[in-house]
Amino acid sequence: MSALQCKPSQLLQLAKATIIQPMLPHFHKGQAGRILIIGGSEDYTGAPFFLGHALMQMGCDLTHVVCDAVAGSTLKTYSPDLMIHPYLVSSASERVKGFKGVPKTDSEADLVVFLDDSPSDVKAFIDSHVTLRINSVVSRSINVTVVGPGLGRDPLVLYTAQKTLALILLSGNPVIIDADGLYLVSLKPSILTDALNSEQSNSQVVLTPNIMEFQRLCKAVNVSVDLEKLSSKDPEARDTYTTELATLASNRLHNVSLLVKGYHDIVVNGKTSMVLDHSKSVIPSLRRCGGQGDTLTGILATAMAWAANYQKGRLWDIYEHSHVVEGLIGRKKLTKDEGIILSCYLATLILRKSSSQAYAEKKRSMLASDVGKFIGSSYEDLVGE
Ligand SMILES: NC(=O)C1=CN([C@@H]2O[C@H](COP(=O)(O)OP(=O)(O)OC[C@H]3O[C@@H](n4cnc5c(N)ncnc54)[C@H](O)[C@@H]3O)[C@@H](O)[C@H]2O)[C@@H](O)CC1
Ligand SMILES: Nc1ncnc2c1ncn2[C@@H]1O[C@H](COP(=O)(O)OP(=O)(O)OP(=O)(O)O)[C@@H](O)[C@H]1O
Repeated sequence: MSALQCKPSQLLQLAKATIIQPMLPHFHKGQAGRILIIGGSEDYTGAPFFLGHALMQMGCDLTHVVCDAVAGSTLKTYSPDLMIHPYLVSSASERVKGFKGVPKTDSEADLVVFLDDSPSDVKAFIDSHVTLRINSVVSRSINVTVVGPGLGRDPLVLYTAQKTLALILLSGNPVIIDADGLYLVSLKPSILTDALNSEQSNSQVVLTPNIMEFQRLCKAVNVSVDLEKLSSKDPEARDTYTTELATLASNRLHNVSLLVKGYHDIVVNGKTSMVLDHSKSVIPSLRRCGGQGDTLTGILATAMAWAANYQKGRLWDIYEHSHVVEGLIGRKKLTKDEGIILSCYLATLILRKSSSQAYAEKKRSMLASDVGKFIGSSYEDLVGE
């Protein structure tokens, strides 16, 4: 039996007995998560902040943010809890004035050409002044990387993200791709497929598209979308159709996992899928303010860091509750894919509960920053200490 066949109440029990990392007296800083965010630009500083704060509030120990120089100074004033590395250089920077061949328009075709075949002076500059600095952060025992929130769509930044993503995928560590990271993958899906086809890579990749990003992604991998069916008012019909599309898209992207956000979030992983309907346990929030997706990605990143530690089995006795696990799935240990699906289940449940609690207090004035404040209490209500 697979974790996918468990009832919702059993899934929480399964998560507690497996991927939820205990807090033990002998642990040292970093063991509950060392997460890297690549995102934050002149235009968007909220996204990496919501994400970074959410993952720390979920229990991660250390968060590094690699962002644009301008975003860096702003982010440092928001929060001393995040480690900010303002290494990304955009084409607006004085440092790259005079570089030829950097697209100056929003044309996606020009951007793809630039990503495929960047001029040699651009390549040399990024390699020696930017990628090298980012690699020094990547090499600090990072256990999950999130690429995209607030990254923006500047050609030099996307080129740098492309190079960094390829490196991280080869390292075998879990990666979440969100927001502008999804835009990058939609422009050039081979970024993912090339790296994941390589024998060196066994990275677990989760894409977290909102409905617009999902449509863009489907188009990029030649999955045709019937918009009427995708936005059907009948939840069951919509869930079935979204699952069908997401499965096709996942298959064309080397079976990466997709967490498609919407009225019900849907997780798909190769051939398996699950509709994450929390409506029976959580009163839904009716607020759709920006930043809730970033908050969800943060919670998910920490859950995935713990799931990766669970798979390695070195930090705590992962078989302590194996009788519970065996009773639920007939085996003592989850597979890697089950760990990812369970992480998505847990993250969406905690996000929905946090939004619900924030909404109960603030109603129409609820903001993403209010949601973040309820992550701790939601976690405690659902999981315990
Ligand atoms: N405070 C901040 O700094 C925030 C920054 N954000 C960043 O803003 C950038 C652009 O993100 P967008 O989501 O706007 O970009 P998209 O280009 O994906 O969205 C394009 C359009 O789709 C609309 N849209 C989004 N979700 C939709 C839905 N569920 N149904 C119907 N229409 C929908 C948006 O309102 C927008 O007009 C990203 O870097 C993102 O991370 C967002 O994360 C929100 C918060
Ligand atoms: N119609 C809906 N009903 C209930 N919850 C929803 C609905 N649409 C989205 N959500 C939830 O809100 C959260 C944010 O989803 P959204 O689609 O706004 O993501 P996003 O655009 O990536 O967010 P962000 O503004 O952070 O970039 C997710 O947890 C999602 O499940």
